[in-house]
Amino acid sequence: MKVKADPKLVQKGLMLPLMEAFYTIQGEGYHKGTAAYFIRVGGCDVGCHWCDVKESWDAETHPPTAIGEIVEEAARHSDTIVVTGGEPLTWDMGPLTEALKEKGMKIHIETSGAYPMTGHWDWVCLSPKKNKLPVGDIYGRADELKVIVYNRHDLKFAEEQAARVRPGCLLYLQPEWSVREKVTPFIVDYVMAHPKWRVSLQTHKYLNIP
Ligand SMILES: C[S@@+](CC[C@H](N)C(=O)[O-])C[C@H]1O[C@@H](n2cnc3c(N)ncnc32)[C@H](O)[C@@H]1O
Ligand SMILES: Nc1nc2[nH]cc(C(=O)O)c2c(=O)[nH]1
Ligand code: SF4
Ligand SMILES: [Mg+2]
Repeated sequence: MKVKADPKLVQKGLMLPLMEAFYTIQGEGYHKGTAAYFIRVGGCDVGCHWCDVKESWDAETHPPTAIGEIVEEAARHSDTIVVTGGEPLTWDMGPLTEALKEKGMKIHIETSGAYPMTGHWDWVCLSPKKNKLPVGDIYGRADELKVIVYNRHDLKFAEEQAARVRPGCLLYLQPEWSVREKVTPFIVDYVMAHPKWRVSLQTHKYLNIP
């Protein structure tokens, strides 16, 4: 049954501005290479100049969608779900993640941490951004820290962010796609010199998949 769009339902996280949802291979970080269903929620005001999904930013351009509909479709594809965006923590992730949990799914999030953490997560990928730093206790809840490297200064930022996560949180440096040829060599050198870090590549882009 289609549920009528209502701003109050969006506020409560019962409907979400859904940009797209697709079954693919997780391209990045610890789970790269494994199949997962991605739910991309619209809305982000962090403003990374190199963001590869700027079309996600304006929530108004993405239809408010009932979480029941989102979950029903997800369940047809995979038992591993990646919630991304836009910035998913713009919205209350409680209802969506509860509904996914009821179906017994493993739920991962890709987030900048710029807004307080809501929802129940089996895996938290924190990708902090200088222009809107993570808030609250998300550093203590991240399973992986994934810092995007656009220039050398980002390595310093990466170390500052690594000092804030819990021991055991995996540490990744990921080349910003448009400058990958320039930055990958110095990321490689950096990881060899500082082996607590790992390299993460956007492998889906090399595989030509979503
Ligand atoms: C599009 S964001 C959406 C989730 C959330 N807003 C965030 O930034 O974590 C998903 C992931 O892609 C990364 N990303 C975005 N644009 C990128 C680019 N041009 N090159 C490399 N990684 C990028 C983000 O840092 C984040 O880890
Ligand atoms: N295949 C694939 N893996 C991804 N990992 C994180 C992504 C994201 O945009 O959040 C992403 C994405 O857009 N596609
Ligand atoms: S926080 Fe994420 S979605 Fe928002 S602009 Fe940055 S990379 Fe893009
Ligand atoms: Mg992506």
